[in-house]
Amino acid sequence: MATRTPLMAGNWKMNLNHLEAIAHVQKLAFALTDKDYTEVEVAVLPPFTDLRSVQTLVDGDKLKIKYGAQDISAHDSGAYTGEVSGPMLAKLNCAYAVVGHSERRQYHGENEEICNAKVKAAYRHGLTPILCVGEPLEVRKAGSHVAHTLAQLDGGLKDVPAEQAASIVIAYEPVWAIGTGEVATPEDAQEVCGAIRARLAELYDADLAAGVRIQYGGSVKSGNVAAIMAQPDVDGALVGGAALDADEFVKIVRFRDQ
Ligand SMILES: O=C[C@H](O)COP(=O)(O)O
Repeated sequence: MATRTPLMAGNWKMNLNHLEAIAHVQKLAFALTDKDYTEVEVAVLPPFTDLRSVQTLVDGDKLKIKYGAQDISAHDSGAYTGEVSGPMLAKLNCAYAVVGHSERRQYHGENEEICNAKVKAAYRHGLTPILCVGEPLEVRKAGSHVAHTLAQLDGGLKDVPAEQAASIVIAYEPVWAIGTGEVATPEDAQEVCGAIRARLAELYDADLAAGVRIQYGGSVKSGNVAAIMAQPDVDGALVGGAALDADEFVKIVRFRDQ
């Protein structure tokens, strides 16, 4: 069975300016030890305007914290006002690019085709996509949450070759649990994360599926992270609100101590 290093990623969303970002990453670096980094991969996903400051800090102090962007343009350059490209993110040594977060899907009309193009853009420039999938409340109530989520997975991975897909991170984020305080039960998370892994085995093969990290996201906190991480197909968390509090995020990283 493949060993999957858990990935705890803090998605700051539209919070923390570049000065606050520096203070926050310094706090994380001070609190996290080599042991934490060996057992868990830690990443922050700040707003674009913070990335240069985070890069300078991480490079200067040789921190093991990884960082990435919350979005990526499907295009590499050109007349796309407001967009930030893969080459720009790669130049900042970003490790990750979030693709298809439900807030992008909901507020910016990102559909499967766009998410698929963004996944490919990330791979073109050596970034690892964190592809977000998950159902809204009405879909959950109708009992179609697994089918809905797998359709998003299929769409995001369309024509992505196995050698690239092997490194992808999938974040299962039920929309009804994001920022609401309503966390999915560990069994809810496992049901869909297990189905995602099974679909990856169908789309590619069992070995590839066994190596892909699948995160859960949606109101993760230090008090609920251990139970969620105890599920066999959950390999980390994509943390929103609780990632803005450095002490709380460190506790989440140390989920084994909770
Ligand atoms: O990307 C993170 C998710 O949207 C979860 O956000 P949340 O932890 O504030 O519910």
